[in-house]
Amino acid sequence: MIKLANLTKKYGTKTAVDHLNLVLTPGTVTGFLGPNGSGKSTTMKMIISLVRPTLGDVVVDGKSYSDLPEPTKRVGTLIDPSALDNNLTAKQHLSIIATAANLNPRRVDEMLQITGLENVQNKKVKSYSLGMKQRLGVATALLGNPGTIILDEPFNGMDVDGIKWLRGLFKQLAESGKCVVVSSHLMSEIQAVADRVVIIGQGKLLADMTMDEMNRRSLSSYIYVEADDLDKITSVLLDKQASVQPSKTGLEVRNLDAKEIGRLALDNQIILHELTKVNPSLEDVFTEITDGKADYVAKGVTMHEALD
Ligand SMILES: Nc1ncnc2c1ncn2[C@@H]1O[C@H](COP(=O)(O)OP(=O)(O)OP(=O)(O)O)[C@@H](O)[C@H]1O
Repeated sequence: MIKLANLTKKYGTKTAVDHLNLVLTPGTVTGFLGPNGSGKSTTMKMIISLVRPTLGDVVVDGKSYSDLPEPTKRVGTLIDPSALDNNLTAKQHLSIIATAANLNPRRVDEMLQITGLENVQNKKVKSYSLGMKQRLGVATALLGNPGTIILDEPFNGMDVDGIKWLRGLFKQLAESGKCVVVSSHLMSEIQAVADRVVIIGQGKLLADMTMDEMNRRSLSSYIYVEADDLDKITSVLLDKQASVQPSKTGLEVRNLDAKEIGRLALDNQIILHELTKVNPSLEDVFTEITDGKADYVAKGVTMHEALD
């Protein structure tokens, strides 16, 4: 089990991770989601003491990672596949780690088999595609048979078969009682595999819910209303026991259908500008939660303007 308490990292004036409190539990695949630059990698690096927190603590199985006697047997990580030594083969890479961590050498062959790298085990990493490097990263993470596996964007560069295989592997690992944490900036990569979704934006925790709760949110359709007098229509709708929430430049209305809302607007001489039924997808829910929380947003400049 991993506990993050008030975990904070500042780079100069930039706060990459901002007072994060989380408990990552065994037997669960946790999807760690957030837009680019939201602090996912920095958080993962702080868990394994690659980055020192400015404030707060990380506790791994009751200890700081750097105080664990055999860390590779506790936490396996895939953080940056480009950090692999290009001049080593997959077999050499895994064997070096197995020897250094005093692991049974049999694990090397088992991991090559599990990750589908058996046939290329004697080829140098420099000849590998990104997907093959990711597979070697996964093999490395699993080498010590750790209780916790942390993978930063493991789906990057994976083809469809690779993605399917990874999802199956994560499920199996969680079913065998392991704590699996997988980061991604795409909801679509996580939705088929995560039991729990943690969403961060600009280093702050924005949401922490089960995948079932996230799915329920996406199934909850509503009517989006824009009108000339939002205050007036809000009070009319509330009188009819509707649930009303401000959204963008209008309102999200639940418990009343579009026909009833239209009729109420007419009766109260309110002009409607929009009346739309919305069935949000999981991606929509993710976008709504992270709206305005991305560090890197295209400013609406067209490619044509940029090239002028
Ligand atoms: N070594 C560093 N020095 C200065 N700033 C950094 C450093 N590492 C990360 N940052 C900044 O901290 C913020 C969080 O970065 P981080 O890589 O943790 O985000 P991320 O969610 O993993 O992003 P991505 O999905 O793009 O990989 C970003 O604004 C990034 O520019």
